[in-house]
Amino acid sequence: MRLQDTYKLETAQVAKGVLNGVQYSTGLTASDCFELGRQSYHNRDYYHTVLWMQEAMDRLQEEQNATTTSKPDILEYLAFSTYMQGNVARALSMTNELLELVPTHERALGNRAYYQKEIQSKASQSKKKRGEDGQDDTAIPEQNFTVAEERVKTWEEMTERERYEMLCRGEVSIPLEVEKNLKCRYVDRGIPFLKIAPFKEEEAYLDPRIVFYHNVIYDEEIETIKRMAQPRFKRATVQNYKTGALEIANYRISKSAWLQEHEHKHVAAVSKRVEHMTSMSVETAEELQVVNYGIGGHYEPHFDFARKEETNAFKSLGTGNRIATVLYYMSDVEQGGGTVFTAINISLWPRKGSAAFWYNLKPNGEGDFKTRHAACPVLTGSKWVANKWLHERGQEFHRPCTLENQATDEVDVRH
Ligand SMILES: O=C(O)CCC(=O)C(=O)O
Ligand SMILES: [Fe+2]
Repeated sequence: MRLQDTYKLETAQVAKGVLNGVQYSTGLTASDCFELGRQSYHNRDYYHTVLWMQEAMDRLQEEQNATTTSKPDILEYLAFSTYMQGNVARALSMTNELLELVPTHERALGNRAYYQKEIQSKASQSKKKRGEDGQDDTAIPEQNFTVAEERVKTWEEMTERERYEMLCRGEVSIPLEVEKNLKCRYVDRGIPFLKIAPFKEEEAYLDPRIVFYHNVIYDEEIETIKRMAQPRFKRATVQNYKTGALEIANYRISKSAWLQEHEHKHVAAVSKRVEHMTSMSVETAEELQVVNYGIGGHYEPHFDFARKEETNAFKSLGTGNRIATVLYYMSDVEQGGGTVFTAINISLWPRKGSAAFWYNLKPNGEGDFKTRHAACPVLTGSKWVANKWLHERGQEFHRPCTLENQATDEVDVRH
C-alpha cells in the first residue's frame, strides 16, 4: 500500500503485474486482491480496502472458475469500507445487492437498517435547514463525491511527506539556476595514487555541497562486502530520540550489518578510499554499515547527525557528532530506491560503484538542517548501500572549524 501510494500505482495495473509500464509477473487473481483488501481492512485502511475489493470484484467477473472468493464476501467488505469512507448511500446500495444474493445475511440486514436510519436522519437534518429558506426538501440528499480540482501546491505549501513522495517518483528536476553551476571534474588531491586514477567527481548540489564519486567501489569489493554482511544481517535500528537506545522503527525498513576494516582487505580499502575522497581521517569513523533494502524497504526523512537535544547519541563513541556521510551504492535499483533530500528537493539515483558524499555539520559544528534526507522505497529489485559516517574528532586539521555559519569548504580543482 505504501508503494502504491508513493509511486501512484493504479490498482488495476498492479493487479496485472505491471509497474510503471513494465510487466513483471503474471498478475493477481480475484482472491489475491481480496486478500490485499482484507489486510487493508484489518489495518483500518478503508481507502485501500475499497480499491482492492473493487479490483477483486472486477477480477471475479472475469474469472470463470473462481472458488475461493465469493461476491457476497467482497460486497460485505466493500459496503462497510465505503460507509467508513463516508458514502452511506453507496454502502446501502451495495448492501442491497448483497441481500439480493443472500437474503438472510444477518450482518447485512443489520447494516441495511443502520444505513437507512443514517440516511433518514441526515435527510431530516437537512430538511430542517432547508425548510428555513423554503426550498424543496423532499428528496434524500444525493451523496456527491466529486473532488474539487486542486490548485497545484508550491513547495512551501506541501508537507514533507508530499515532497518526499514526489522526489521519490523523480518528478522534481533541479532548478536551472542551480544546475548551471554544477560541475564534473577529475580530482587527484595531490595524492600520487589518484594522479594515475583520479576520482570522477560530479556535483549534485552546492549548498550544502553534495557530490557523487563514480567508480569508487569495485565489483570484487562489493561481492566481498555483500558476502560478509549477509550472515550478520539484522533488521536495521534507529536511535531513540531521548534515551539513545537502538530500536526497530517502521520508518526504517532494511537489513544491516557492521564490518570492521581488519576483517578483510577489501573492507579496509573501501574505508581508506573515503579518506582520499573526503580529505578527512577515518580514524574516528564508525565501522562500515552495510544495508540491504528489499521491495518496500525504505528509510523516511531523517538527519544523520545528532541534534542538540539528543545528548545521548554517539556518547559512547566519544568522537563527537557525525560530521559527514559517505554513502556507497553497491547495486543499481530497477525501480524506486532513490536517496532524496527533502529540504533542498533533490533526488540521487543509485548507481552501482558510485558514492555520495556530504557534510552533515556546518563549519561551526552545528547540524545542517538542509541535509535532511531519505531512502525511497524500493519498488522493484534490491538495493545495497554501505554507509561510512565520519566523526568530528580527528578532523581538526582536515576541516578546521570556524565561528561563522558560512561554508568555507574549498573545492579542490587540482588536476
Ligand atoms: O540508502 C539510502 O539511500 C540512504 C540511507 C541513509 O540515509 C542512512 O542509512 O542513513
Ligand atoms: Fe541517512
